[in-house]
Amino acid sequence: MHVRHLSVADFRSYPVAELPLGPGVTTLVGLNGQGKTNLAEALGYLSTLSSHRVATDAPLVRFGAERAVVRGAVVSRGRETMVELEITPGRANRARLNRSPVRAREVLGTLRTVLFAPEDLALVKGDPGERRRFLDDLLVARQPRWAGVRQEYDRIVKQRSALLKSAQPYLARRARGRRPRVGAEGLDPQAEADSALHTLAVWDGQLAGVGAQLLYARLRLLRDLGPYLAAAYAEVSDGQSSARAAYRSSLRQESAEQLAAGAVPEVEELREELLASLAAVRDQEVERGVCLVGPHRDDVVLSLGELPAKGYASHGESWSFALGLRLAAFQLLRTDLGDDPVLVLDDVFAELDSGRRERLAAMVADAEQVLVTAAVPEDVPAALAGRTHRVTLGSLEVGEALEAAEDVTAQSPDTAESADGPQDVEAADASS
Ligand SMILES: Nc1ncnc2c1ncn2[C@@H]1O[C@H](COP(=O)(O)OP(=O)(O)OP(=O)(O)O)[C@@H](O)[C@H]1O
Repeated sequence: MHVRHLSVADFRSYPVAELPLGPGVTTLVGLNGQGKTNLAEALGYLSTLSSHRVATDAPLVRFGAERAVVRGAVVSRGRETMVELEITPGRANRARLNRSPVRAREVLGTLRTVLFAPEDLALVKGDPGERRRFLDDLLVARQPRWAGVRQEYDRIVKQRSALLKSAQPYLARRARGRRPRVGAEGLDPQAEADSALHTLAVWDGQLAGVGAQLLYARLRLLRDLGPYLAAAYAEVSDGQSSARAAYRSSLRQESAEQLAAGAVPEVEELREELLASLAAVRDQEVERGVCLVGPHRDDVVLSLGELPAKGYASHGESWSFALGLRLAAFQLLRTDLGDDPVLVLDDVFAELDSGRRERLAAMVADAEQVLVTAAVPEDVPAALAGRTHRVTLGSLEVGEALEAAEDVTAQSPDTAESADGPQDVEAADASS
């Protein structure tokens, strides 16, 4: 698939910007802080409904504006779909597909991207949450229905944690064999503790049910990803070491070898294990008032040769490992869907030595569409020569090689149509 045109309005530093795109490589060049990543981020947002840089929507909206609009014309298997998102901080996104309003989640799957950016170093060096998010985002890119399962699981964990916290004074004293204190509101402490335990059992069932599905999906995904990861890392690093990923859950640790052998347990088995683990940690959970077991506590253990990557790998190795994970995701989606996701390489070449740059360029040169951002054009390997657009202070100077793409834009009424979105191209100044 590829994006034929990207428009943004009041997104980050851009009052408006129109970016004609097409199959092949497009490079955005410009000095630091000019707005290159902002455009890469907009593309990623259209695909995942989230930013690779921030957890909330507020920074995405241009300072002083109320909402941002991002719109993309996506071509997949010869069919074009117009995807449009209106981002208003604190409110649910409004979405349109081919101009018809839809729920934002229905947009997922229309545009698939694999975005590699400096923030990805956290995949190797950061907290487990970074690696969980990597897996879950990839699950959703593979099959959008996992967005719903993930959301449901988060809701269950949140409610169960709130219950543990609120019932903690009653339950913890009872667990220690003492009589619960009379509540400040004069509530009967025994009745409160009984009721909390009853409700907790209901949440246990829900957590185990939905958690087992998520766990099963993650284990299968990691099993499928393993060979691509090993191959991608070997290629990027010129065979210096073998990269592997194993799943560490609060229930069990699946080694890369077990995963490769296809030993993913069935959902029902995982559900029963989760229920048993919840029962085993009940006293600890009650004591601490937090939810201690489930996929939200899990991690992916990355290793290079015999050593764990985290804490041992060099900066360059960590960087290459993160790149290997993204390239593996690209290959997995390509094979699964029979349609290339759009590959976004945001500011990545400056970090790689010349050998790794050239090998990366060779690996991605046949992708249907690649968007590259770079502060220094010379950092981009010659094998990725394509169209170049210059980005200056929140505005976009469309490169000369784009005449063909501009012709397509002129034929399409979609990109000119806008209620409150973008209208014009190049010369929008951030200060206007
Ligand atoms: N919500 C916002 N409103 C206005 N300006 C913003 C907003 N968010 C970010 N910016 C501005 O956007 C600019 C950063 O843009 P971006 O991250 O795309 O830069 P870049 O060209 O990729 O730079 P680098 O080469 O350093 O990575 C900064 O000047 C920042 O102040």
